[in-house]
Amino acid sequence: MVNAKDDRKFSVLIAGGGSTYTPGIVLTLLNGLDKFPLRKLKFYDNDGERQKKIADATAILIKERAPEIEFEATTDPKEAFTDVDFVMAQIRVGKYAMRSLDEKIPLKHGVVGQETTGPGGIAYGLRSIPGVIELVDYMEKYSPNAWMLNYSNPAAIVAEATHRLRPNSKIINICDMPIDIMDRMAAIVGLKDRNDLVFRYYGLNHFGWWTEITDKQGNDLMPQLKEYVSKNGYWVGGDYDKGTEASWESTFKKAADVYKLDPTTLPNTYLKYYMYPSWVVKHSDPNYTRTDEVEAHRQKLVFGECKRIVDNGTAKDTDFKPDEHSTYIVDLCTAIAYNTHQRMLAIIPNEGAISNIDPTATVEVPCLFGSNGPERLSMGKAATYQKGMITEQNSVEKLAVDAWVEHSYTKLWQAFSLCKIVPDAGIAKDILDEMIVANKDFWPELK
Ligand SMILES: NC(=O)c1ccc[n+]([C@@H]2O[C@H](COP(=O)([O-])OP(=O)(O)OC[C@H]3O[C@@H](n4cnc5c(N)ncnc54)[C@H](O)[C@@H]3O)[C@@H](O)[C@H]2O)c1
Ligand SMILES: O=P(O)(O)OC[C@H]1O[C@H](O[C@H]2[C@H](O)[C@@H](O)[C@@H](O)O[C@@H]2CO)[C@H](O)[C@@H](O)[C@@H]1O
Ligand SMILES: [Mn+2]
Repeated sequence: MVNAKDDRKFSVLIAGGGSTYTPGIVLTLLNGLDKFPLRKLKFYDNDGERQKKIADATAILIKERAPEIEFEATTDPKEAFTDVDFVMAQIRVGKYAMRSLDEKIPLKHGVVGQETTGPGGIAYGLRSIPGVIELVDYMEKYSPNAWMLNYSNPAAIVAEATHRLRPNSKIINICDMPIDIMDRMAAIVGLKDRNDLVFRYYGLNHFGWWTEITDKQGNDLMPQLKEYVSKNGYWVGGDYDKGTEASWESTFKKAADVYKLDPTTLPNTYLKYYMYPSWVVKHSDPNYTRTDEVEAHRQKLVFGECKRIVDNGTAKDTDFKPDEHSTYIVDLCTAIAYNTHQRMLAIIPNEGAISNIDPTATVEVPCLFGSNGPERLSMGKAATYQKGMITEQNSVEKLAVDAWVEHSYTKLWQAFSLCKIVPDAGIAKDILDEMIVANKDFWPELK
């Protein structure tokens, strides 16, 4: 509960209001007004038509559940970013059309095609950098005291770029993959959820490892988790997974094979793309990738439910519900707003958190969150295996940002070629040359 003497109510802007995650965030906000009271909720998007479909349903939801909250959707940056306390950013520059090419172009060359990893993730990163920097600049122009919680991917490259290009900005880059996995870990050991776990974790975004996991009483849960994960990965099954899509089932199960590479830790699911790229390519369809699945599933469900709410004029029977994505971002706002020093993962400059990794690397580690933002916790030294992996991949992410800043073809070719997912500099160049054409409306002209 909010401290009785604190009568503040907050103004929140969702940048990327047309996102498929927006309804989940709205539900979490409306369900959590006792912990995080709102006076205003705004949406901002550069596609007003897409945003309107979600905004019209949200207007009904708010009228029925919290009519005291002022709600507005706009494509005008000044209107959107003025009088805001928190910006929740979740844009997809180039939208699903470009994600589809990020996935399909590499696969044509026998290389992993994926949203945030490999050549697809680097291509997405070069589109996202200007999009997120623009949001930061709007926020600082119109609401200089606001905090930005950024989900926009690829979070690793976006975080590297925002820390480098806007080093003093109040932006926190986050990811919901580790918390989704920790909810699974809690289910595996019979606890309620991730909040019942105490953990140590380090790495890069979509590229990390758990080294310690206990319950609140300090009992070591790693042996039980390792035993389970070695056989089942993070797949829980039963009611827990009744709505989980097939490709996510495959990803959660593949964690068993990733774990075997280092049985002293538990891996992030995304490491499968780096350690088993041939297996991933073999199990991919270059003509029907994850984007096609998302458009046929999540996007269809979300926009279909929004249309149903608007057609019926009520949301009283909606099946929209909060999810990992939304609970995390609202927990973060609450920690900052009320200086709770809650312990949460964030993607931040290393500065010694991992003592034997480049201090300027952008890492993902546990932090204490209060009104001054994240305070990084020391995770000690990376082991040799992790140090090698992290150093290489962080160099890829730095080269991607260098390429955008310097408009450098060579730096981008180096980023593609250095990436563990790409087997050969010649193949890297073939993929890069195709991606330059595909991204002509988004990337700077490379020289
Ligand atoms: N950090 C994480 O762990 C995590 C988890 C899930 C999703 N995401 C990211 O959240 C974002 C949204 O995902 P989604 O599947 O809902 O995407 P989506 O395509 O459904 O929605 C993205 C919205 O952003 C808008 N947009 C694009 N460029 C913009 C710009 N320059 N300015 C303003 N608005 C812009 C689009 O019009 C669209 O409405 C993606 O970047 C996705 O990768 C991150
Ligand atoms: O392929 P998508 O668009 O379904 O998912 C890509 C995203 O996957 C992760 O986010 C998961 C999240 O971990 C899980 O809890 C739940 O909310 O589903 C999300 C998306 O389906 C990853 O962390 C993101 O960075 C990816 O964009
Ligand atoms: Mn993520």
